[in-house]
Amino acid sequence: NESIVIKGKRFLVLKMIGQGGSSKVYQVLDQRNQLFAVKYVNLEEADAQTVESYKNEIEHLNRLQQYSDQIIKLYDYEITNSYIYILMECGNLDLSTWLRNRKTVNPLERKLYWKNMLEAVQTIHKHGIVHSDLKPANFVIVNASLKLIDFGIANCIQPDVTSIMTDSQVGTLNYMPPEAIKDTSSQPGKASSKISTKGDVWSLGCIMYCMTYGKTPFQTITNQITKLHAIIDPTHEMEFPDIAEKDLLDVLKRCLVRNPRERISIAELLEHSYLKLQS
Ligand SMILES: Cn1cc(Nc2nc(NC3CCCCC3)c3c(C#N)c[nH]c3n2)cn1
Repeated sequence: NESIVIKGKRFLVLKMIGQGGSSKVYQVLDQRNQLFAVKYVNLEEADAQTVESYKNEIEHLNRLQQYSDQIIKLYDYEITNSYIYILMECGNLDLSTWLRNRKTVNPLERKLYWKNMLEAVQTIHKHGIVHSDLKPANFVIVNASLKLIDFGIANCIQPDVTSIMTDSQVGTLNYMPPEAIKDTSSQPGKASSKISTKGDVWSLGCIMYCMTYGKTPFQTITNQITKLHAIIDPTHEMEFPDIAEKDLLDVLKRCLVRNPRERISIAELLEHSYLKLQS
């Protein structure tokens, strides 16, 4: 097995967890047999904007460490002209893989994960970051809680081909808010005026919908254009089959409101009766 040296510390590579264009995530062991995740980014083909976006992501990840346990722990990083190594806490599994493998979700587990997701996203919003591309693959399970692994600032990661990803989470439209689709003011890659923290609420609502009904609201529509029209079409009624947890049903209905101004906020979601832990 090969080894990686970061800031003079040697790590043994156990396996590759995932890979994207020019980045890879490995599971590694340090000399004391502690498990870590290392994100490797090859900068040889990267343009200046990409390099800048990765540096920006690392700076934010580093700065937000102290504010929430629901942000993945960053231990060290090494940036050179040809590569970046980011040493982080390793999760047991990402939420996308976990959701696909789990047929039913335990209601208490779902409630705890929801609280973790809200806290993580509230933290980045408090520091002026809107993710705008939240999906299950952005969260990993560490022991019993969920942690956010990226802020949507740098390019994203494609899980390893061996983990057969059917609806590969990269570039999926299933979590996209209507205002991002309707937004005419934005050029590709530019932050648009329409994207607000409420866009992340819609995406979180889609994740919770999936944890409740086993699929995202528009997953059955396979034609991508038809899907986009359904997301923005107010006459396309989303289905909310009846469930025992009426509070959860209310959360889903309030997150999946097409008008971002009428959509519930993260602060209101954290006060919602669904999170009162009596049940
Ligand atoms: C499947 N699986 C995932 C883990 N754990 C894990 N995956 C991480 N990224 C994965 C890369 C591929 C897509 C899914 C996320 C990171 C990480 C970053 N970035 C920082 N810590 C991590 N821990 C164990 N199995």
